[in-house]
Amino acid sequence: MAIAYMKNIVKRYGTHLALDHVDLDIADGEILGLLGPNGAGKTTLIHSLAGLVSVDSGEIHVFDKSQKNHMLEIKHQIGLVTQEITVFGDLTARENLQFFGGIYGLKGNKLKERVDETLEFVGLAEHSKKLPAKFSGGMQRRLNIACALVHRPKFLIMDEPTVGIDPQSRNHILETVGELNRQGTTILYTTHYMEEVQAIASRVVIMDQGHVIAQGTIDELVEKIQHEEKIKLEVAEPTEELLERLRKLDGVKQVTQMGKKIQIISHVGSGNLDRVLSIAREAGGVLSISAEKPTLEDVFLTLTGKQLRDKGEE
Ligand SMILES: Nc1ncnc2c1ncn2[C@@H]1O[C@H](COP(=O)(O)OP(=O)(O)OP(=O)(O)O)[C@@H](O)[C@H]1O
Repeated sequence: MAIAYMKNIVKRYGTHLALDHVDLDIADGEILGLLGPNGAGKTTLIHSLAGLVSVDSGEIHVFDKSQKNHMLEIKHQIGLVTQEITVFGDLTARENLQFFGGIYGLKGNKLKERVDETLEFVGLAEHSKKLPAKFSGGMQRRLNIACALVHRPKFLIMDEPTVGIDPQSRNHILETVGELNRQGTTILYTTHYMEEVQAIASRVVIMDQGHVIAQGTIDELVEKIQHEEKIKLEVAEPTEELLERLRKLDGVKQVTQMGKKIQIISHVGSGNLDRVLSIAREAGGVLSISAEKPTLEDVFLTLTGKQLRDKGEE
């Protein structure tokens, strides 16, 4: 059953089409990973779903209700972790949670209970009296997540919650997301980090230029590009003659070289591994050879023509 869906959503900023007839289903109980290069439209999609951005046309349903007619009711059961950290620097961690809990109508003992539980859950109980300005980046992120959780939403939307934090805090956040999901929370998780999607998402949606261009489990997505085989070869002397012989093999689509490493992409079933090996042996000095299955990174690159992470980006 879908906990939320978008149908034929169009969103323009002036003449720029940020969401171009997007259809999306989010199943109850899943962790859906949302991937896309910069500017693909992920944040616009997330903000539309959370009711922060009004769309030009199309339908959005959340918890079986039309967003148009039940906006407030829906917002009460959604948690949104924004890309920017949105906590008050001059309130303590506890006061921040009290404030956000209050917005959702929690008060008295119930509010106190939820604040205590949530601080414990994100590992900030010992720091509840401190100001976020004194926190590390990772702790600020955890507080940001706590603010979105204090009202116990059924559906949590997270917009790149691990950008710019240390690996330990990142692991903590991923564990928190997993635990929330085991407790029954549906999660829409946007990230630039392929390995995070691989670690936690039950399904993946890839966006580019305002379109959903592929969706499915990681295995299903990888299957889409199984028409390619990748062979990695390392030789002592990668001569132009060797590269030319590899390029001329039947079924070879691409040969690339970086230093001693050569990558050969062939059509699936071309059986080129043996041929590559014998050509490389004739040339002498084979250091290593391996055939690899495509990864989610390869799927992304094949479908969007872009690397997920720009060079130099963290
Ligand atoms: N308020 C706005 N006004 C004008 N253009 C906007 C606005 N918000 C987003 N855009 C444009 O819409 C497109 C989609 O932006 P969006 O932020 O949704 O992409 P994104 O996939 O979240 O990118 P990133 O990974 O960089 O956050 C981009 O070209 C962006 O410049």
